[in-house]
Amino acid sequence: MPSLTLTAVSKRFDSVQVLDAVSLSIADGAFLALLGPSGCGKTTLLRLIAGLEVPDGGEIRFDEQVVAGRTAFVPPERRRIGMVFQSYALWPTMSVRGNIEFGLKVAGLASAERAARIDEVLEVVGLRGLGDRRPHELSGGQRQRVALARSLATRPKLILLDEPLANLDAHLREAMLAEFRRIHSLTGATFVFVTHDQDEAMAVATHVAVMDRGRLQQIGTPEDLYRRPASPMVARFIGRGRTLPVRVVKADGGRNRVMLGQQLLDLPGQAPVGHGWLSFHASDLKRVPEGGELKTELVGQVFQNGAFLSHCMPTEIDGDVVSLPLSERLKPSTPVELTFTGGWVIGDGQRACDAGVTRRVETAA
Ligand SMILES: Nc1ncnc2c1ncn2[C@@H]1O[C@H](COP(=O)(O)OP(=O)(O)OP(=O)(O)O)[C@@H](O)[C@H]1O
Repeated sequence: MPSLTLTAVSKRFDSVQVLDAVSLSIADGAFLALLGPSGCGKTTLLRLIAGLEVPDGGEIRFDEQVVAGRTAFVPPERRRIGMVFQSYALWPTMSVRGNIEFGLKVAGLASAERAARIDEVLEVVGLRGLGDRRPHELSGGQRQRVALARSLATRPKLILLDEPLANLDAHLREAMLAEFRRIHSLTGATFVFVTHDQDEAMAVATHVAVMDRGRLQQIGTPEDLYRRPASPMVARFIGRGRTLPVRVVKADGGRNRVMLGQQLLDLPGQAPVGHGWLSFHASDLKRVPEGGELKTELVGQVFQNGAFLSHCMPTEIDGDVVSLPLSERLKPSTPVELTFTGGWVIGDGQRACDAGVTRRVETAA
C-alpha cells in the first residue's frame, strides 16, 4: 500500500509557480530522496507534505487519508510525522533526554513510557549513555542523531528530513548516511529526504525523485536514474552524464536504432522515431584506434584517480565535450576515436511525470 501519494500538487508564491502538478506515490517503508538544483521546490514539497504549507491545487494522501486537498486539511501535529532539519532545532537548555521527552509529553505519554521510549531511541541512534548531556556538549553528528531520535520517539509513519547533513563535514556526512540507512531499515518508517547532493541521494535512498523548476522529472531507483534517464535534464544531472543529439530511425522492443551524425548505432532505449538524445557516462565510452562511432579531438586532460581524465570535442557532429579516463598523456588536438559500449536513448521532450501522471514506486526488497 502506498504510504504517501501526491496527485497534481501545485503551489505558487506570489506570481511564481514553485510546484507545478507534482504527482508521485511511494510505498510503505521507502526511503525517498527529493533531489534537484537549488530553488527547484524540494523544500516547499517537503513542507507541503508536513502540513507547514497549504497546496493551491491537488491532493496529498497518507495511506488512504487525504491530509491536504480541496475539502480537507490535517494540521502538522495530527499527521503522525517526524521532522529533522539541517539546523537540528534542539532546545539548548534541555538535556538530550529532555529534548526527546518534549514531544512525548505533548503526545500525552505517561512518565514510565516516556522513559522507556527515550532509552529505546537513544539505543537506535547510538547515543546510549549521553542522555544527560546538553546540545553544546555534543558534536554536530551527535546533535543530528538527537534530532533524529526526537523525531523517531513518537513512532511516526513518515520521517521528513530537510538537508539534515548540510552542516556536517564530508567525513561525518558519510558516516551519518550509513546511520540513516541503518536506522531506516531498523524502524521500517517511510523516510523522505531533501538534498541537492546527488551522491548523498544515490547512496542513501531506495528511490530518488529528480525535480527541476517545480516539476517532477523522474522518480525511480538510483540505478534507473543512472541507466535509464527519462529526460535529457535527468541524464545530464545524474552521474555527470552527457547527451548528444541523435535521430531515432527505429524503435523496437526496448531498443533504438539511431543516427549519430552519419553513424548508425543500435542501443537500448524507448524513444519514438524522430529527434532524440543519446545519454551516456564516461564508462560507456571506449577509445579505438580507428573506425570509431564518435570522432573527437582532445581539448584537455587532468590526472585524476590514477588516469588522465580526457575532455574530447566531437569533430563531425554538433555536440558538447565528452570525457573519459585514458591511460596515457596525449598532446592537445590529438584525434580520439570513440565507440559506445553502453548508453540509453531518450526521446525529445520525453517526460516521465507530466501533470496528472502518477508513478508508483514499490519499496526495494
Ligand atoms: N515562503 C515563501 N515565499 C515566497 N517564495 C518562496 C517561499 N518559500 C520558497 N519560495 C521560493 O520558492 C522557490 C523554491 O524554493 P525551495 O526552498 O522549495 O527550493 P529548494 O529546491 O528546496 O532549494 P534549495 O536547495 O536552495 O533549498 C524559490 O524560488 C524560493 O525563493
